[in-house]
Amino acid sequence: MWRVARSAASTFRRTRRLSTAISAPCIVHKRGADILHDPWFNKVLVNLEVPQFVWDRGVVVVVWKFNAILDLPNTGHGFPMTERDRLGLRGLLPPRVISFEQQYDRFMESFRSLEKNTEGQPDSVVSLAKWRILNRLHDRNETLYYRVLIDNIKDFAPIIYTPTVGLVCQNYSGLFRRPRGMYFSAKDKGEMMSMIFNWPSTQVDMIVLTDGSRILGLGDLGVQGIGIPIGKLDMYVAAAGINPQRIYLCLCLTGAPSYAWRGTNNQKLLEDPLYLGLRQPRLEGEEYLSIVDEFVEAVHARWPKAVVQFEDFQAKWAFETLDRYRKKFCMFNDDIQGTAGVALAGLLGTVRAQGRPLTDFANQKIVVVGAGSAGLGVLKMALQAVSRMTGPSADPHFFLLDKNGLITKDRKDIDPAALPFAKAHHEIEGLGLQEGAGLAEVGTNNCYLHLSAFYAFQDNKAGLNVCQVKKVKPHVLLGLSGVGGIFHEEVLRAMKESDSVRPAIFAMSNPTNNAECCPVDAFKLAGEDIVFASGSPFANVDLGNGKIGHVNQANNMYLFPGIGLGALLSGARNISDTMLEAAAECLASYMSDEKSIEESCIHPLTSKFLVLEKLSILATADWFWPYRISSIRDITAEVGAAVLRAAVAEDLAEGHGDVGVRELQHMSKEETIEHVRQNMWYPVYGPLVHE
Ligand SMILES: NC(=O)C1=CN([C@@H]2O[C@H](COP(=O)(O)OP(=O)(O)OC[C@H]3O[C@@H](n4cnc5c(N)ncnc54)[C@H](O)[C@@H]3O)[C@@H](O)[C@H]2O)C=CC1
Ligand SMILES: CC(=O)C(=O)O
Ligand SMILES: [Mg+2]
Repeated sequence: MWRVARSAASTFRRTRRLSTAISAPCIVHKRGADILHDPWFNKVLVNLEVPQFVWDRGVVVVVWKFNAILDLPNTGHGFPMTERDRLGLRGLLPPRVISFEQQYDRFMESFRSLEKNTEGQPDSVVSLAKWRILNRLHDRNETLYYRVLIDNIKDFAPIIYTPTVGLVCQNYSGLFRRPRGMYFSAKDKGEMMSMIFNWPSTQVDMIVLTDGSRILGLGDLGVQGIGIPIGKLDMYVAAAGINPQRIYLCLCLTGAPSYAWRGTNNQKLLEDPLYLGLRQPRLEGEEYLSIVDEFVEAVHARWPKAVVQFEDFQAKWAFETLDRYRKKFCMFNDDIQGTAGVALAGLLGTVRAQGRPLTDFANQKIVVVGAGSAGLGVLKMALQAVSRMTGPSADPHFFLLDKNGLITKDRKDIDPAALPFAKAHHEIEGLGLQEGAGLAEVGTNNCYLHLSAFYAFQDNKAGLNVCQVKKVKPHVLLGLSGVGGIFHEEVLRAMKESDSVRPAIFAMSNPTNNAECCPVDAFKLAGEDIVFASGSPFANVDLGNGKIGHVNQANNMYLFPGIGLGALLSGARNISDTMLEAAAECLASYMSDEKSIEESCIHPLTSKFLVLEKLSILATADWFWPYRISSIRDITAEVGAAVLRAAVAEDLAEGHGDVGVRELQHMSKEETIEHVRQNMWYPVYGPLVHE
């Protein structure tokens, strides 16, 4: 409908009340009641309902009651009378017209009432209730849904994205009301090329694909993993302004959740009578790949210019599929590549926060706990950064652990992706370390429906061998293990002995219960001067004496929307390392206008990464990482422009829509950022015209 692009998030907010005055018409091919039932075109605010809860042995039972308690009118109808005549709607709605702004305010009022009514309920119950009310709006009126999401992204991101989305996935079969996305299973082999045409949109720009095999840190959730692409695509709309009519999400499911992988908890899922997936083992080997091949080819046959984001695949398939498709199609793996850029930006920010020159990054001792898709992706990009600073003979001080402890060259059957980070004997003997140091007798790390698992590992004796932290004295301890509480008391206390006066602790695993530690403990046990970041949002910590322990969010949501949007608008044939580096570098040097950082910058930009010298001004405890979710559209515009320009420079761009590659080549940096902004979709009601 309202395909109007605006210049910046701040402008979006300022002009909210004026927006209907400048909206463009939208062609519809429906009339009458069909329009009311289509969330893309509907302008009715549906019944606002208040949930009542029962928390029954770990399962939330939500009973919905009509809104009489809220004392709000039941519905609001945004169709003006002329439009009702034009579209055969007259008489199908009560006579009063309620404006978009009034509907917006009503929804927000009902949301705030929900918050008030649920005070004192368990967090998970309240979060699910919030998700439910948003989801109901999403099901019925996408324009209003995306508008409230964009305008309230700080409050709503934790609901539609991590951590609540994890809880939603765990309970998805029970929460399922209406289909969203497409599902491909082993049963669809040979049919995908025709199935893809069942999708209603003729144009698709962005696709998020998962096989459900590693959902956040929750393990294999099978078909219930669909909640993740839904959340990621909502972030694409909110952060990158991808038009929701041109997104497509799917779950290429190749069998039931595997219960051989990560413990046995998912036996529960398989025995759940509501489970909506296939009850047959996951496919393996060539059989698995042939299904994904067929899907990827079908998608590109119908939408050759769509960008495909692979999400939450278990590590072996994450790496394999990335290698297999990245040169052939415009695709990337968010967990490997998106996470890396965000972590690198945080690591570089930490160097500044430690009051050291940026080139000191090469000397940082970084312990990474978790050698899966995310951990290895981070180290690969960190190695590239060190090599750019010190040359090809770079010898970074990285220590990598997986569930079997420290990875060394003595490791049998070492994962080839981990080999470049495996320590040689001579590198660690002086520290008294050896292969498998820190080997932990870890139990399952799958917290399926187990909401109190946060400190499970405190009781689990080891997890991470504290000796390593004591011996290495790292500057940075970074967790991407998926294991909640693995940075337990002793580990955090040992970080006090770090060689840095301001050590960094990044507990990046999601969702909240799977974070390696929580910020309260980190500040309490490792010291008030630490730099802290987590993958899921946590509140800042009141340290007393007027001091605040600042919690940064290190989540790939700051990067993937810009990677996807930049790749799309450039019309890139594929997504190269250079484009990804440009994204990471842009994020690392992103400055917030609010802080007037740009004006304070005095250093010449002598090398690509030295642009980050600007960050020296940020070297304070609470401002080393200048990202705020409320500026996510601004960040995405800059990241998107950096990716686009890198694609053009590398001759990978083919242009998008009516903007050809020549035009892209002639855009300055500022013009490119403006071009990206202008292409961000923004939700307002526009006139519907029947064709
Ligand atoms: N903050 C962010 O933006 C992102 C966070 N993540 C989170 O990172 C976590 C891991 O994701 P992936 O790497 O894709 O998973 P993965 O399953 O590929 O890797 C997990 C790694 O952790 C290791 N591990 C398990 N238990 C351990 C223990 N007790 N001690 C040391 N290592 C242990 C495993 O051996 C494996 O190497 C998940 O919780 C995910 O939500 C992933 C991507 C982005
Ligand atoms: C953030 C994300 O992509 C993950 O936790 O898997
Ligand atoms: Mg992910």
